[in-house]
This record gives sequence, structure tokens and C-alpha cells, in this order.
Amino acid sequence: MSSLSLFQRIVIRCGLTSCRSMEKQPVRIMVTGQIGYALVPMIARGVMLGSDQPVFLHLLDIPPAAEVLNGVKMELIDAAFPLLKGVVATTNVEEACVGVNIAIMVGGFPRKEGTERKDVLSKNVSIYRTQASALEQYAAANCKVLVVANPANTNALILKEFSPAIPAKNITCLTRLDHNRALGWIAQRLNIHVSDVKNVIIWGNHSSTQYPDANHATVITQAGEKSVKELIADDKWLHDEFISFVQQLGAAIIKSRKLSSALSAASAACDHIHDWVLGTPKGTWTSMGVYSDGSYGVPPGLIYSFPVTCNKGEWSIACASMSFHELEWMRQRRSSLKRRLWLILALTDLYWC
Ligand SMILES: NC(=O)C1=CN([C@@H]2O[C@H](COP(=O)(O)OP(=O)(O)OC[C@H]3O[C@@H](n4cnc5c(N)ncnc54)[C@H](O)[C@@H]3O)[C@@H](O)[C@H]2O)C=CC1
Ligand SMILES: O=C([O-])CC(=O)C(=O)O
Repeated sequence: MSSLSLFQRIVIRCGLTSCRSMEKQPVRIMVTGQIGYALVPMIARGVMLGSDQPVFLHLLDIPPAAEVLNGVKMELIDAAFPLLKGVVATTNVEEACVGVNIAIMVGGFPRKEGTERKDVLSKNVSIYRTQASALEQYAAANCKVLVVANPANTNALILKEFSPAIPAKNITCLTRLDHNRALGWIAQRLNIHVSDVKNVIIWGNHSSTQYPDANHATVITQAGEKSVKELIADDKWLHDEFISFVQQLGAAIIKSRKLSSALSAASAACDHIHDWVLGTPKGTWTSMGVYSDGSYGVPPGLIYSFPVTCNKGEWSIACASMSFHELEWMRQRRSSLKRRLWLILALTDLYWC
């Protein structure tokens, strides 16, 4: 503090951190694809990293989309976002990855109405292998990666397998959208505000096999914290309709919009990175697709959605006691997951031989 000028000391004391010389260094964020062009304005407005964190955007798309990408860059300049310190818009994957601190991997093919997310596996897996090695070589050390493109867990697993120099802890996939959906629809059912509901869990894959779990969820009421189970008082709804409804929301949105959910996915991607970097609130967990260390009997190495808490930029799997329904679902899924892991790795090897 003693080397600072009197003016700088006054600025710190008064919390006036907007002074140019006191600004934080920009965080470099790569976004591949454009997710209906909903994500980049949220990042540039500070939704992801906070209103005092400058950002530098690296946008990557494929050559046929170069002109559109350039249009997005022009719009970002036109929007005059105070936090946005620069934009690189490129179709060159190496150039896009240089020095990035956070990579949000949305680029890829979406599924069509009436299909499952795994149906885009063959198209998207090859993209993730190429991008893995560019990230490994050119991104900043300790770059945090969020995979959004489907099938998100598998793409993240491929990225992890093909970028061994990136710590496995830094590669995650998005299940926050499912988590937010579960919070949102519980709030609708109870006719309360979504911010009063917490601690749902999404177990497993971002697919129709996921297990949205409200068994540990609670609501803040005027009479203190109450369990969602107790307030809804309808086990059939919780163990049946709620689960299949959340599992099928992605498909329902594609059916209505004829496009995949862009607004809610972009918002969930911001929430995922926000909580990972800045921490989850005390007493609250979120859901993230992270590599399994064997917790809850999930085969180690899989990218799997667990309840996690985050502190100082690190996630840890939270300890939630398992209900009968969860245990039964886990038992059934465990053997099929092991088979899938081996199948995916074998197919990837065959594909690249
Ligand atoms: N995990 C989640 O919660 C969600 C995942 N998704 C997934 O996100 C992906 C993107 O969805 P949309 O934006 O709706 O699709 P879209 O087809 O509208 O856009 C995809 C974009 O990715 C670009 N792209 C394709 N290959 C690329 C590559 N190799 N490098 C960089 N960019 C590339 C395309 O040119 C296009 O701009 C899909 O796989 C979709 O299923 C979408 C919503 C939620
Ligand atoms: O359903 C899809 O294909 C898009 C997506 O992942 C979602 O909205 O959850």
C-alpha cells in the first residue's frame, strides 16, 4: 500500500475501482459457436464474472460462418460495453485459443426435433478432438473449460482424453441448465420465487437419462427453511412427472422454437462459470458435469453431473445423503455407464486410427 499515491489510496478506500489504473486485468474468454448469439452480450455485460471484471472475447466459428461472425464482432463494438476490452473473431482454432483463461465450447451441431442428443455424437466428437489439442497448446495455464455442445458429457470426456496436459479438474460440462430448470419448475409448482428454492441435484448426463433430484431441495419460507418434499406433499409428482418433465424440457423447447434453447443455455453457462470462479453461496450447491473421482460409486474418469460446491476457483463434489430412489437409479445406471465409457473410448480410438 505504501508505494501507492495518495490519490490511489483514496480510490481504494472509497471503493472507486473504476479508475483506469486500478482496473483488473481482462480475462480472456473464448466462445465457440454463437448459441443463438445470446451468450456474448451477457459476458460483455459482466453477467458471468461480475461488473468489475473486464473481459476480452475470442470468438471462433467455421469458415462458412466467417461473415456472420464478423457481424457479431461489429455489433459488440457498436454496443460499447464498458467491460469489453477487445474482440478477436476468427475461424482459426489456434489463433482463437491463444492465452484464453476460460473456454466455452458451444460450437457444434444441434439435434433436430424428435432425435436424442447422442444422435449428434459422430459429428461433434471430431470437433472436440481438434479443439482439445489447440487448447492444450495455446490456452493459458489453468484455463477453465466448459463444454455446452451436445452430447455435452461425451464431448467433455473426449476433450479431456485428447488434452492430457490440461488438468482434468479444469474440464467440465453444462448441466446447470437442467439444474435451473428444476429450480424454476419447483418454484412454479409452489407459486413462489425461484430465488427461494435451492439444492436440487442433477445426477448423470445432460440427456434424457439424467436424474433430476428434489429430495434434498429446500425453500426459504417466512417460517424458516422447509423441505420441498414436505411443501409439495406429492411423492408421485416428485418421483415421476417432475423427473420426466425436466428430462424432456430441451426437446420441448426445440419443438416450440424449432431451435435449441439459446437464452436459458447462455444464462446457465454464465451461472456455471460465475459460481466456479467466484464460489457457490454458503449452504448451497449447484450441479456441474465434472470428472468422477469414484464418488457415489460412479466409475472414475467419467464426466458426470454431481452436486458441487465451489470455492476460490475450485469445485468439490458435495456430500448429499442418498434416498432410496437415488440409490436405485444409481445402481441401474452404473453398469450401463461403465459399458458406455468403454464403448466411447473404443469408438474414438477406431475413428482416429
Ligand atoms: N448443454 C446444454 O445445456 C445445451 C447444449 N446445446 C448444444 O449447443 C450446440 C449449439 O447449439 P446451437 O447454438 O443451437 O446450434 P446452431 O446450429 O444454431 O449453432 C452452432 C454454431 O456452431 C458453429 N460451429 C460448428 N462447428 C464448429 C466448430 N468446429 N468450431 C466452431 N464453431 C462451430 C456453427 O457454425 C454455428 O455458428 C448444440 O450441440 C446444442 O445441442 C444447446 C442448448 C443447451
Ligand atoms: O435439447 C437440446 O438438444 C438442447 C439442449 O441440450 C437443452 O435445451 O437442454
